[in-house]
Amino acid sequence: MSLVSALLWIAIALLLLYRFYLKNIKRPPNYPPGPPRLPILEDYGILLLLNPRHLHRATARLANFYRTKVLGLSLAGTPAIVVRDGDTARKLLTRRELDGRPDIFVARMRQQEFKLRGISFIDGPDWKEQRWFFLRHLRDYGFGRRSEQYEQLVEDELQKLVGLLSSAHGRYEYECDFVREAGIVKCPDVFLVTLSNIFLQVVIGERYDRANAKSLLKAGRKATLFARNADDYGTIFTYLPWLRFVFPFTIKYNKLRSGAMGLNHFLEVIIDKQMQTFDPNGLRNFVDMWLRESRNHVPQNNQVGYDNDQLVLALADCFIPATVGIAIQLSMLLERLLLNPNVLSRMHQEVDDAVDSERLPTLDDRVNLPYTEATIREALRIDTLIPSGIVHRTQQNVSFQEYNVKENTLFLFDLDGINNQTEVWGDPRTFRPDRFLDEQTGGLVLSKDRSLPFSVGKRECPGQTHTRNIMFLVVATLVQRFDVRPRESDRLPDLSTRQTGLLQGPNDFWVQFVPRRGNGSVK
Ligand code: HEM
Repeated sequence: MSLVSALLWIAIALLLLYRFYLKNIKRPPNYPPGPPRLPILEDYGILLLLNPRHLHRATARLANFYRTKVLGLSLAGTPAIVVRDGDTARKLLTRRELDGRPDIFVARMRQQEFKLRGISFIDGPDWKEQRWFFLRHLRDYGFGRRSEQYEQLVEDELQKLVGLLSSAHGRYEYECDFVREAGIVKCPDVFLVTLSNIFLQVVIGERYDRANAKSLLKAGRKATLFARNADDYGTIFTYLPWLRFVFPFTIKYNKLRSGAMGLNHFLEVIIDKQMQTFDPNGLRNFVDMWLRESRNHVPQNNQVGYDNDQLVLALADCFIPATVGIAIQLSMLLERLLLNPNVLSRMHQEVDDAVDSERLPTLDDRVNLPYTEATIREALRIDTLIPSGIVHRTQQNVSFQEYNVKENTLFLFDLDGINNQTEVWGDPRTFRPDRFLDEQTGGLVLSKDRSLPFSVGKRECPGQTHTRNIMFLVVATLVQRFDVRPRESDRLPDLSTRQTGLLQGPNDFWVQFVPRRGNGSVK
């Protein structure tokens, strides 16, 4: 080879190296530290390589490696920043510029024709209007506030749950899937019917009786399928949508679609039933409010508006966390109680002392049950249900700390990392409800709870109060009536087998509820 051609090859190689440096290693000015980018998927590929079961833990490893609480990534061409520090997250989450959501494929996948609908994944004026409408009118029917009438209906559902757990076996065929003899039940399935009924009461003013509740179990399982197969970074289909046609990715894609379409179908059926009996002069429930609005509303160009697709997807945005979300959170709490029987004993004692055993606990008992309340707070902290929250998007250029970030950058808040920061909690991995109690009086000290299970800011979870109320009622009821044990054939729960999809949680597991002092035999 002549000298000239050798030099030419060297020049080409250097150019290619320089191009690789610019594209994969060089970081934009004032961008947070982070890893170089792999071809195609870039840092999403690195996350998959590091920890495919828990992407938030993969980012934690990277952040520790780069010794930073603000990690800069690039996800297949989109800049993304992960915040792992509570104070920084609080400041950023309350900035309007960060209230946007990216247009991600996994959000579109939830709709038959891939339209972007609902509340959680839209932004701008549509999001404000839809979120306001939902919150305002769900509250009218008891959601997230004190309402004697609603609490009575919730109690009724809890009586049914106590009856189911006390029975020797499922009374109806579908119940036999998750109830075995002697109070042995499968989590999270066992909570799905109760929680669906509690939510549907607000939405359609109706509940399903035990004999006819099979469709609730089915809808809850479809929602679980979706929640377990999505992920906090939008799934691989957000970056390479065509992969859905390539085996074996088709399997995951089909599960996601089947979960989403199955849930939508259930919601469409209940909405249809409401439509048939709708009377604009006699509004009965939330769906009626919506139907009236949809008739009065004149749709503008490109506006999300008040059509049927929007109702179905926005309801799905609420139904998934209100049923599967709370069911999984309760299941993780049960696992913690199995591992910490001393906590359960203290709750037993507290409930026995404070609540008359002739009746179920109510929200009025809350002030007298600080340890129970602290245990629920500890469960929400240590087992952060949505470990990375829902991804935010900058709606304009943003500066914070020493960083300058461009419009359309993704922001992920590592809520799990924040809720388990050693500097804040001291012993974050220990399940210790006492951390929220006053050492002298034993009372609950809210200012000690610096966790962020529901995020903060304008995007803060609108279901927070509902969740806290319902979790309190379910947990206090179960504790009053039952002892909780692993099945005789099972070992104690192994928390390392948990998985993170959209939500973090255990695989299905069985647990035994043993009635206490005959308390379990209700109706
Ligand atoms: C254990 C229960 C729950 C937990 C841990 C939880 C947590 C969260 C978190 C972390 C977010 C993301 C906030 C952000 O983007 O910064 C969120 C959003 C949301 N949650 Fe919840 N949630 C729960 C229950 C509920 C319930 C019962 C509802 C029923 C209405 C609900 C409805 C929503 C909606 C609609 C959003 C999107 C809000 C928006 O984008 O404006 N959640 N939730």
